[in-house]
Amino acid sequence: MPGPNQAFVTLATSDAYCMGSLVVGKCLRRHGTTRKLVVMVSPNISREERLSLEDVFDEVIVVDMLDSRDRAHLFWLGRPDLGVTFTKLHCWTLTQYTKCVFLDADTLVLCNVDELFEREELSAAPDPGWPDCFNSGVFVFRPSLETHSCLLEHAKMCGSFDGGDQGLLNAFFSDWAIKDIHKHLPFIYNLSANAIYTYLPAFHKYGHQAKIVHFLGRNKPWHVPYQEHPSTEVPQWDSNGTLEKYVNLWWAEYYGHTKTHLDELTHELQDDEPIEQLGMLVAAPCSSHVDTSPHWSQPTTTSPSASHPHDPESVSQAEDREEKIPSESVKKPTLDAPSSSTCYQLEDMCSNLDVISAVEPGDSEKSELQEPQVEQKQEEDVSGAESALSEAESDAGRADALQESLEHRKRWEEGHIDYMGKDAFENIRIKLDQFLD
Ligand SMILES: O=c1ccn([C@@H]2O[C@H](COP(=O)(O)OP(=O)(O)O[C@H]3O[C@H](CO)[C@@H](O)[C@H](O)[C@H]3O)[C@@H](O)[C@H]2O)c(=O)[nH]1
Ligand SMILES: [Mn+2]
Repeated sequence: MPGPNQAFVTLATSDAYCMGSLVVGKCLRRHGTTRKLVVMVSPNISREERLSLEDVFDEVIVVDMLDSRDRAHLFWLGRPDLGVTFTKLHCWTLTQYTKCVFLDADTLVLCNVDELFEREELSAAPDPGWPDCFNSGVFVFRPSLETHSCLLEHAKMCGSFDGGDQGLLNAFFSDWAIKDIHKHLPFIYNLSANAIYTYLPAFHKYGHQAKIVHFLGRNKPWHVPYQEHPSTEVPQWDSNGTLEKYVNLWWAEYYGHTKTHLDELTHELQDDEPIEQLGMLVAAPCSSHVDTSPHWSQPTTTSPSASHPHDPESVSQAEDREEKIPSESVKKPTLDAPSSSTCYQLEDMCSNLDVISAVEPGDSEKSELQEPQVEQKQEEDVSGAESALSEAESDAGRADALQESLEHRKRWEEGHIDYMGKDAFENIRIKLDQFLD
């Protein structure tokens, strides 16, 4: 029985991140892990947070705070606060365990993931921003004082290319990308929440298999107030309100809702059938504004957990348990996303599809030969086609046209070709002429 020598480990250096660690511990317990639970904390966390952690974790270990103080690299990461993630390196000192799985405090475990202990050091999932790097929010490692001092030495000599632990660990375990595929954890063990809108079709296909969700980035679930009644208006990229459901599950775990309720919320996320029909992805008209804000817009300032937890104001709020999360008083989160950029991608796709479907459908060999030529021309003219389309149609009409385009493409692919109507040679010739002009 390997359990007692193995542990899940997480970290919190502030009261706000303690909220996250607490949820990590609670979900691991709820899903029946047989491994020990360890949380490393820095000396500054409040007594109250510490006591709540002690209720859930087998060990609450106080460690020194390590900060890269590498403002320059952290600037490129856009997260000046993440120098303290060097504290994570102390997990290698936990030599009372032979093997551990580290989980960031901003992860949400959706089922039992004890099988991770079958992996070897250093196993991790690709980072969504640079997949030849691993994301250091979830990784399997073997505690060792020797590795720990080599890591510190490496940090001293070379620093970290992102100013945080992830840059350092990737430089240290530098053969991860190519050496051993078994050390590549499937993405479902570290599904970054932003994958929902950066690769929406893949999310629709595989998202329901997620085992660990990672709220990577500036916005954390504890910034988004809990909603007893999930909103009916969700941004288009968050189709089905999935991200909102993850956030609500996070809060339900935090509050320690009943097991039945938590199981229901979890199953709702895992049992969602993949959405196969492309048409459903563009069911709603695109929003017309260009959103340059982060993934989630800042929650309303009336919320006690509204600001960033590293803001002094917010940390003191998190420290003040009296003030924290009176759920009735909080306003709805505005999960306002870069929906417009997703829309533009879909729009591009739609207008391209329309062009591709305009190739003469005679025999299949012929269309296969012709498609690359049309695609090439289409690449050259795509911006012109887009503007022609947007000039010609009103916003509402354009949404209909996009929908119709997708349906047309689908019919085409299924072999239902309208030789006498839209796909008649004459119409195709007109389309081609438009592009050749
Ligand atoms: O003030 C802080 C900041 C971070 N942490 C801990 O460090 C982890 C990493 O920070 P996080 O805000 O979760 O970073 P990410 O947004 O996930 O950013 C990425 O970049 C970080 C810096 O390289 C890595 O630590 C992450 O694993 C990686 O996902 C947290 O989960 C906590 O466990 C704290 O305890 N206090
Ligand atoms: Mn994280």
